[in-house]
Amino acid sequence: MAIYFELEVRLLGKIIDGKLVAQHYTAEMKREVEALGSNHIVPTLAVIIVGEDDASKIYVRNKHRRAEGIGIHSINIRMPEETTQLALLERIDLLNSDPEVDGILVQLPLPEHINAQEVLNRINPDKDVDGFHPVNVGRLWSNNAQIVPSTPFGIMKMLAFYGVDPAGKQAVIIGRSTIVGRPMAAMLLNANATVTIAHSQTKNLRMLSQQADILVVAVGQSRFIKAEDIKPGAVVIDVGMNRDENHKLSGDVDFEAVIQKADLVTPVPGGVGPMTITMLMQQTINIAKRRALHAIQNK
Ligand SMILES: NC(=O)C1=CN([C@@H]2O[C@H](COP(=O)(O)OP(=O)(O)OC[C@H]3O[C@@H](n4cnc5c(N)ncnc54)[C@H](OP(=O)(O)O)[C@@H]3O)[C@@H](O)[C@H]2O)C=CC1
Ligand SMILES: Nc1nc(=O)c2c([nH]1)NC[C@@H]1CN(c3ccc(C(=O)N[C@@H](CCC(=O)O)C(=O)O)cc3)C=[N+]21
Repeated sequence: MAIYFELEVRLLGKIIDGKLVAQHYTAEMKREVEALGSNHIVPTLAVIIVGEDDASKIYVRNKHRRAEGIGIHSINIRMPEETTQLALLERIDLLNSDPEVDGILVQLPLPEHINAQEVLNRINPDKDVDGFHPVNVGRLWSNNAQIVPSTPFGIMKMLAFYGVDPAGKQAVIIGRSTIVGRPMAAMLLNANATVTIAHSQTKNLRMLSQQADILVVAVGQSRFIKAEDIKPGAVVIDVGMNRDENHKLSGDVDFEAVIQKADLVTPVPGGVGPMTITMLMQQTINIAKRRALHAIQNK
């Protein structure tokens, strides 16, 4: 009986604690911000929110709080739902030419009447803290990254923290969005994994997911991945953020069942989300560091 119990305990996977990894980076970032302060530079992040998306509001509030806690100056710019494309582009131009602003982020999704790609293209690539500008996308895919999307970047940091080296592993990513799936594929490829990207037209998805050593799920459907969909001992990363009728948050993975079979699983909340915000802050600081360097060089 005792032996059976021990076996059970050993087989149970571990939780990847996104908050813990975030804390580790936050302590380091506070030191970096202090060092910049002695050069009279306060890292500054500007966030533009168009309209009244509920999910965006929570996210923007979290970001603001985390930024201020680290010593990053956070500016929220709210624009009404009916803002025109031109007005939004002009607001971005102002931020592009403001020497005090390091990072610019336009909260997605944008209202229907706005062409999101044109808006993202307008952001100065050096200030594009989300890494969505084509220049930064191209840099990432040519393994010459400078600023990258925070969500997959945070996932790479969590993997490293828990000693998971993607090299030679089979990585399967479900979802091909610009903000998660695609950049995740590039980063895992850059880290020498063998990468498969699946989406809504993928056939035999279960057969693919069952082969994954690293499975990243970014679909947006509660309990999309169940225990039978994964390989024993897999590392499962749950990016999903789904809210039920009672506003309760859940991921895309059936966490309780999957952790019995996997080696490592991220929870929702407390997994990918906190690291997304952390990496956004890290990249704001990195841009400010380049500003400090330029200031010294131009003296
Ligand atoms: N925690 C965090 O930091 C973040 C969480 N999120 C969350 O992650 C989730 C995904 O976000 P995002 O990438 O922006 O979402 P999108 O809606 O842009 O993309 C979803 C992807 O899932 C694919 N998909 C949908 N249904 C299926 C299916 N039945 N089988 C296989 N693939 C399917 C879609 O395929 P197709 O392309 O063919 O339509 C698409 O590529 C959401 O829940 C979002 O809220 C997002 C960003 C950050
Ligand atoms: N330009 C742009 N860049 C983004 O990076 C971006 C975006 N737009 N639009 C929306 C998505 C979503 N996203 C989240 C980040 C953190 C949490 C987060 O902090 N989650 C916490 C808890 C949240 C809660 O309790 O509600 C957690 O998972 O533990 C959630 C969602 C970034 N996105």
